[in-house]
Amino acid sequence: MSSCDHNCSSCGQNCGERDKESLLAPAHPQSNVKKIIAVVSGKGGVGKSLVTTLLATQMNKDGFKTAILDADITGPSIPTAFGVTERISGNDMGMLPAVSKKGISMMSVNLLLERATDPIIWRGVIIANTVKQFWSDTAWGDVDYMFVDMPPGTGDVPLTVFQSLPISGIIVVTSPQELVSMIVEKAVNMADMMNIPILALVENMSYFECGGCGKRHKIFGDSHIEEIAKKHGIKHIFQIPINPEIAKAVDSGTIEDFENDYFKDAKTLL
Ligand SMILES: Nc1ncnc2c1ncn2[C@@H]1O[C@H](COP(=O)(O)OP(=O)(O)OP(=O)(O)O)[C@@H](O)[C@H]1O
Repeated sequence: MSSCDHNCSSCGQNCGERDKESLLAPAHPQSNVKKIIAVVSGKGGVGKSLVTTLLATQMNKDGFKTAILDADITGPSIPTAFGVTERISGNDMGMLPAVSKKGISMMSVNLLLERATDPIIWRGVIIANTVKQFWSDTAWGDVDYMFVDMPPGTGDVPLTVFQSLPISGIIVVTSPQELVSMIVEKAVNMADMMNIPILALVENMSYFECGGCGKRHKIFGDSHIEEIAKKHGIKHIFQIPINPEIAKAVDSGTIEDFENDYFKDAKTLL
């Protein structure tokens, strides 16, 4: 182990040097992932998966090797958004991620199921172990940015995932309605407790822009994103409108082709 730098988070060797206290799962020996960014929300259905796909698509377009680990085991929607239906292949060395049309690597429980409609009725500990396996047993190769679509909420499963993966930053997704509640603050506080920096706050379904007159309508009320960001010292905010074209692109598996500039500045802050 002459070249050991004692950084167990990025090393796949299960040697005696491994930090016994660490809950981090080892990386696969054929993985070299530079940055892992977790996409979280205080509750389900606010557009966490959508934000994950749009961020990954933007970074891939900007020339970075990009991957998505779909840790939302009970509601996996990443492969559908990219139109990826191939089953994951594997051998004694582990699993190989599926790859989207434009080159984004991905791992999702839906790519292992016989039928994508099969429900996942698993207890939390099994779900958390599955995510660990997606990290440790997948030969991810060289990746600049891996986005993790986290399980929704702030319970046991997201906590275990946070402790198992060497996550370097968090993006919190919310909706205008949610911002008035304490739910988003729970996600922010959880990140603080984990000592992982919050890179940005994303307000999804921020407004609807009328195609006819161009006027912006705040369907879910006024935004409070700036106040919340200020309160928690979060420097970057993004806003995504309600756009029926988004839903159409997700449903038809063509999110990579969806033209938008919502995250055009992401590369400067991730
Ligand atoms: N800004 C938007 N405009 C139009 N449709 C949207 C928008 N954001 C999300 N949707 C649609 O809303 C649905 C829910 O979004 P998504 O799956 O990203 O939420 P989620 O927070 O990941 O949910 P869960 O936590 O349950 O997995 C999807 O069908 C998605 O296409």
